[in-house]
Amino acid sequence: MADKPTKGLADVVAASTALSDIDGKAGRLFYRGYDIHDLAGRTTFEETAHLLQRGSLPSRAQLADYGAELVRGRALGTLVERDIPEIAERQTPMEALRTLVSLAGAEDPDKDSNAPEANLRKAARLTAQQPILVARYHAARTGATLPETDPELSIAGNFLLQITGRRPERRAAEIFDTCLVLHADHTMNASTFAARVCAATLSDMHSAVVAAIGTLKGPLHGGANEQVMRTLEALDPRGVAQAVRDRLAAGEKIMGFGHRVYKTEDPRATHLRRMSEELAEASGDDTYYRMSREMEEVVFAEKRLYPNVDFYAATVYHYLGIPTDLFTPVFSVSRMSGWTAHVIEQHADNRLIRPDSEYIGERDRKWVPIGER
Ligand SMILES: CC(=O)SCCNC(=O)CCNC(=O)[C@H](O)C(C)(C)COP(=O)(O)OP(=O)(O)OC[C@H]1O[C@@H](n2cnc3c(N)ncnc32)[C@H](O)[C@@H]1OP(=O)(O)O
Ligand SMILES: O=C([O-])CC(=O)C(=O)O
Repeated sequence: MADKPTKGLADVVAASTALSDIDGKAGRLFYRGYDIHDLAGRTTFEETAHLLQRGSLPSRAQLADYGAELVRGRALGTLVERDIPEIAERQTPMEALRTLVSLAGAEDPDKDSNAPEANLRKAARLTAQQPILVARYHAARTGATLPETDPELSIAGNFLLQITGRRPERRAAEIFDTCLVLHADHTMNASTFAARVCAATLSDMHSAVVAAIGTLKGPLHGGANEQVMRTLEALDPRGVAQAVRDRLAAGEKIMGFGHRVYKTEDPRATHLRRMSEELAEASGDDTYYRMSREMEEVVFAEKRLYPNVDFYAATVYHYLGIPTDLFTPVFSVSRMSGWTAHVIEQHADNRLIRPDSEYIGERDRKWVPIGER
């Protein structure tokens, strides 16, 4: 008989990885050995994606080559181009991304190969295409003319340009770039685990990241950032503390709080809180930031829970002018770099992921013919 399962696989070590590491007690996060506090604000998202997918922080020459590959990789295939308008009409943003990335897989030039060089190329293309897919989806549903990408701007800057229709201020692009760095990878989170389970059957990278997108979408994972903003919008700024206490007393979860691994402050939340404050001040209306601080105090006082990465990401994206229903797609823009790196790592040293289960159903039942049931 199988052992008792650990509900939710808490504390179960399900894979070996050289990509990221968390110290949940100390509230520390590392990408390939670099402390997130050293990377945030100093390393671009493109450098971070190179670090995760190709193993090192790039030299200037390596970054120029990788950057050129990302620019070439933005081009979408004809199937995707053709179907964006209809998908934008019928599907919510995360559903649309799940569909569009799946379609992109059907016309990827390396679609039939899991070879290491093919996976590296696919990882760059998927990372380059994800922000374009979000922007194209948004333009299709709003009827806006999509601004051309600007060769002077980074992935972060071009994303803000294409979503808001305005060339971003330098500081706004820097802040958004830092957000992308902070969300890039996070050990065996649910969506990454889903990607690795899929990849471990020796399925292809696009299938694995489609599984990951579907998993990120849920409100207990990446979907929480959108729910945080919806909560802030629904609350009366003068009644935040009481409303949060009432929700907790009613047994509701407050989105953006709590974490499976961190038992102290999520180190990414430290940066996001600071950036939210900066943008709130610059916007001239810090209501949502002040409400967030109040929520944080009440949730801590009542439950001893800390904000996770999704909590202050919500107000940062809001102040940057990103529509609320694109917050989780933004998470996927960043996490694509990590998912693809995990697929590369899984394929490089693979074994089928197939855990056991504890049977809790009935036994020794007697079969009866259909007419006698
Ligand atoms: C990028 C990310 O995925 S970060 C996480 C994003 N998700 C959210 O913000 C959703 C809200 N948070 C949660 O649902 C959880 O804290 C999770 C899913 C993140 C972690 O879940 P788990 O490790 O399984 O913890 P679990 O849900 O069992 O919570 C443990 C206890 O804390 C309580 N709790 C946990 N999070 C919250 C919360 N946000 N609000 C209120 N209570 C909470 C639970 O009700 C539970 O209480 P109980 O023991 O009295 O039943
Ligand atoms: O690690 C987790 O469980 C969730 C998380 O914070 C992430 O994916 O960034």
